[in-house]
Amino acid sequence: MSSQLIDHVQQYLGEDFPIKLISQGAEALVFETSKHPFNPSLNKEYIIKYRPFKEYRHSQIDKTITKKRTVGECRCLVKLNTMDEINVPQLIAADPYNGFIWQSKIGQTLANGTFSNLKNFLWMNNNDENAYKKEVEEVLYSVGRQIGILHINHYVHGDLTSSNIVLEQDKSSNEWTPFLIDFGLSGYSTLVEDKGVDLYVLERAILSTHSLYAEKYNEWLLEGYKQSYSNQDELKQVLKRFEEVRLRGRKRSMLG
Ligand SMILES: Nc1ncnc2c1ncn2[C@@H]1O[C@H](COP(=O)(O)OP(=O)(O)OP(=O)(O)O)[C@@H](O)[C@H]1O
Repeated sequence: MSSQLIDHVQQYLGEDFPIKLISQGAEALVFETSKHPFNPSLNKEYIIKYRPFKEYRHSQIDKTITKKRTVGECRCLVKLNTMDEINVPQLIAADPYNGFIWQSKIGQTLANGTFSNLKNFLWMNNNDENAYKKEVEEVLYSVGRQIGILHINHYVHGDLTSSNIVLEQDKSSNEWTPFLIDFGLSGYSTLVEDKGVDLYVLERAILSTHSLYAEKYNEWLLEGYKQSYSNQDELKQVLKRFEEVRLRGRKRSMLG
């Protein structure tokens, strides 16, 4: 199935369009390419995200969902790119009717050879010697800040896992900057519930993949999140709801 989908993408783009599959997730196939869709003088590193037809969905419903998620992702990328201090990929082009979206490529290869998302970064430091070092604390703090700034602007991510946070290291200062990716389920929301759920999803993701140091990691994340808020009333409401979402989650897992 996957090779059929790759052939489909290759046909769509043209036989000599250079692409390399880098991920096949639940939703989409993601390719990297060094070719800009229209302007060869802008050739850099891009990713092409393709949401294929889902056999298990009614075809009309599938088209509607694919278009909605692709347009939604484009809208978020454009909007968030205009906001100070929010780091997201740049939208390059899109064909929502066919499920295609081009973005700038974010990230690099870590010292252990893996892709620089937060999950791999934490895995790389998953030992007593490294887990508590300043670099890890600073990364988690700045990730928390980044989520806080997103929420202050009333945007919620909708799928905030540690794979959807990508790190880039500045060559001279060695500082890591977090970028958020994968905005297919994101959108504008003023609801504390949506913000609390974002925080809960990330907390669970850290707990399930880095259980040994999760308590400290989540503490640093939350510290950065809190520091980003100047409106203390709003922060209190979000944190209260976060606690309620946690309790609901615990109850659910106790009942099975
Ligand atoms: N702009 C980007 N720059 C670099 N890598 C990216 C970018 N967008 C996506 N990727 C890579 O492709 C993977 C899958 O992308 P994305 O999460 O957007 O699709 P998805 O199908 O929703 O994935 P999943 O179902 O696994 O959540 C990411 O985890 C990341 O490794």
